[in-house]
Amino acid sequence: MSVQAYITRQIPEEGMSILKKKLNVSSWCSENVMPREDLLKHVKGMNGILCTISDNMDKEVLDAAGPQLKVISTLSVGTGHIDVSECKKRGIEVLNTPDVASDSAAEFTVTLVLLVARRLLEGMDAVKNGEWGLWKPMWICGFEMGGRTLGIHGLGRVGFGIARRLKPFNIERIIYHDLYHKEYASSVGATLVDLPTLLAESDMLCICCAPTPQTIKSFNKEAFAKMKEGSILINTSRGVIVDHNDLDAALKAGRPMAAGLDVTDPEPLPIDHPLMKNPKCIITPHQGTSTWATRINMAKAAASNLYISLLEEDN
Ligand SMILES: O=C(O)[C@H](O)CO
Repeated sequence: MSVQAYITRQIPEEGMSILKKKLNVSSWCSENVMPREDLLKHVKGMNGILCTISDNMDKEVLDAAGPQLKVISTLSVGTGHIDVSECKKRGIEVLNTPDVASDSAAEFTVTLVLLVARRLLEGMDAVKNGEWGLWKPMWICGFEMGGRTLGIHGLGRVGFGIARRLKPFNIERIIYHDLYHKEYASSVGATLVDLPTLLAESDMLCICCAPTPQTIKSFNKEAFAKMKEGSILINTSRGVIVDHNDLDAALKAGRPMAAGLDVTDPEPLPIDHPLMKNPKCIITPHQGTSTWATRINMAKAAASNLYISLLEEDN
């Protein structure tokens, strides 16, 4: 039997070549998201689909594909774009790429922490806008990591990677809040705390937990009011965890002092959203895992997941 797979995006060749070995593969030949009507048309009759986080793999797509669909492999850690419970009901396997992106995501989060703490964007803007005069002792002063408390919301692979990387910056204390992962805490000397303590005691608070009913919009007006004075908030997980209107108001009120977001809700954040103009907020376009090495490894992992799963099915 010829096993059919559809790839919804142009991905690195290292991934494609795995798929081309034994599968009958077709793909959307662009890096841009597929128009919905094309997605619905092209998945018809496929045994496997390789998708990305910007393809909404809902019931309509599963129906359009048909009952022979056995696997959805996503080139991502997150699976929020896939109707996983519907897939389960239909016996469709959902596979992601959890291990290969953690280092680049952690490294990027550390970059944002330093960038926000040292007010880099304000400095760069001042240079470009001609506001750079002769040196002034108290101009654009930020804060150093030494002696500070790092708070991690979600000490999984990415949270652990952040803690491990920032620890040598003479961090005084690492605290974390996580209902599931406890396995990494001892190797970075992190102390488990409840959410109110995490909010009240973190100087740099990094959100790297998964979006769940408990965490979605949990960073809201009430949470911001509990944050430590002078603290910064970084979100590289998923935008839905933070209420962006509340964050804009909280930044204007001074608590947190500044924020760095690599993820927003929605993505992209509308250009006229007040956070876009808030000088206390740095927003990057979901580029936490965007390195060549990680992208190639993600493509290889997603392709192998699809390939192995479909060939097992076929034998
Ligand atoms: O889920 C993921 O893998 C990231 O958000 C995109 O790389």
